[in-house]
Amino acid sequence: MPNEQLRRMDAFTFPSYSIDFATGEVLFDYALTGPDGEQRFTEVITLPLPAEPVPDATAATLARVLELLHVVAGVSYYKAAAPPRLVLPTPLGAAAVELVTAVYTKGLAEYAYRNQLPHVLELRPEVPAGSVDPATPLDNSDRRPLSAVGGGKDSIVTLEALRRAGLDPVPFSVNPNHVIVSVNEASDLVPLAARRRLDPVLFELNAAGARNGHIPVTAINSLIAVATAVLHGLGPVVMSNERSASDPNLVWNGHEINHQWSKGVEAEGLLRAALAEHAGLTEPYFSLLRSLSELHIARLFAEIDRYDAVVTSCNAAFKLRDASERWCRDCPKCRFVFLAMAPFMPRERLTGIFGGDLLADQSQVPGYRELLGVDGHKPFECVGEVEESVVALSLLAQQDQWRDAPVVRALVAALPDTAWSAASTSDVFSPGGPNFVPAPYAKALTALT
Ligand SMILES: CC(=O)N[C@H]1[C@@H](OP(=O)(O)OP(=O)(O)OC[C@H]2O[C@@H](n3ccc(=O)[nH]c3=O)[C@H](O)[C@@H]2O)O[C@H](CO)[C@@H](O)[C@@H]1O[C@H](C)C(=O)N[C@@H](C)C(=O)N[C@@H](CCC(=O)O)C(=O)O
Ligand SMILES: Nc1ncnc2c1ncn2[C@@H]1O[C@H](COP(=O)(O)OP(=O)(O)OP(=O)(O)O)[C@@H](O)[C@H]1O
Repeated sequence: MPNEQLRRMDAFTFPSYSIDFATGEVLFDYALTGPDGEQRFTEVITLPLPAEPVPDATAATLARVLELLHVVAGVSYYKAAAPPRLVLPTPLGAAAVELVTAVYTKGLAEYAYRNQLPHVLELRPEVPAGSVDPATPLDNSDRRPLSAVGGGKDSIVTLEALRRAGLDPVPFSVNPNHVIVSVNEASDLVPLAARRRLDPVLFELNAAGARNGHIPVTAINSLIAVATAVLHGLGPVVMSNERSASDPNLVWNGHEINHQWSKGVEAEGLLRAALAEHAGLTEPYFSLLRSLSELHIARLFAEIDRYDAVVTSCNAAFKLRDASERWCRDCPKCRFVFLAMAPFMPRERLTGIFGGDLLADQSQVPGYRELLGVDGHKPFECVGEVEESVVALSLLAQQDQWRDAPVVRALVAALPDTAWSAASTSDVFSPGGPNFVPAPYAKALTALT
């Protein structure tokens, strides 16, 4: 469909969804509609099937989770046109509507900002009239947790914390690539995996210049994880979303723009409330690392060495096409993670993990100046706060192994005195902020140190 027609679309709808219990295949249909016709999409998600037949009660709870996932996963296709109307398929309760509204506005905020589409930030779903049958309550909180694995340091810290605390986690990933497969192998735990196939039509539209941009992928992966946990009779989904994920990159038209919105604590609370209301799940989902800074997580990661040969946090390794093998060593996330780990491990170990020494490479200085708040705003990437970078740098400046590294010297010279005094009173190693960690999990992190 030509771009001019896409831009005249006036509604995004959700025609149908289905699940096949013989294959685990879930089909989600979407449509953009407008004066020139309709553009249909189908996304396919394949859930891992349990060995035993699925009981009716489990199928009923799963159906409720999938109703939420159907609507949330629509963001990928909505964004090809950004029509003014978002027409939901069925009545939903207040908590579910709040989640959906936030996913399409706050979750697409970076997309709206970059494409200059302020109406997206004000989008309100049209909810069909009618009531929703109350969900049957399901408390699986004492079952084995499903631990989401993204291949990076954060989910490794969570997996090891749960394991060492005796909570017997099941690793879980969506579309595990070679990095995630290697991390799972290094863990020696038996993982579960779901497959997700975006409609190839989306890529054709993108290639032809359709509207495009960032989407709240963690909200989608999280609901796929919850669906898998329900299907397998497992306990809570445990995420590894850190404190700083809740902080915006910038404010535009009075709205916070946060690249990591669906990793933030607001999204976590909305998802939990929607799952409780719509699917009856009392303890479905939380982030174990919510109170911790990225720097604190990096310090915990340094205590674990069994994943050194495989851990990869660089997003370039997770692209659907033309992915890098491991760390690209030239993006904000590589720069930040290198800086965050450096104070806590020998230089040789760190350069072994990354395949190079970023702090020895002068060409990295401009990128580090952004992370340290000397130039520009926080990059649209999963990186920690400016304060965390400054604290990491101040620790490096005190260490023999790092203080003379060319990048460390250049950055120490570039930072104003005020930044150093802020770093000296920083609370980056004090857990804080709101979290949803249930009591039986609260001590798991201490098992690591
Ligand atoms: C790997 C990555 O960072 N991708 C972002 C990149 O997309 P790119 O075109 O370079 O590669 P692909 O990921 O292969 O995407 C191809 C197109 O498909 C669209 N798409 C992808 C997944 C999906 O679920 N829905 C989609 O529509 C995508 O938009 C591309 O057009 O740039 C894109 C535009 O900014 C980003 O949207 C891609 O981000 C991925 C969805 C992704 O998985 N990113 C995570 C690594 C990521 O950024 N995580 C954030 C958390 C964000 C959140 O709120 O959940 C983080 O860790 O900070
Ligand atoms: N493919 C995936 N399948 C399931 N969960 C995922 C996937 N990718 C990321 N996640 C989860 O989403 C959350 C955010 O991902 P993120 O990439 O920030 O974490 P990470 O890979 O563990 O660590 P790092 O921040 O070092 O990259 C984490 O809880 C992670 O486990």
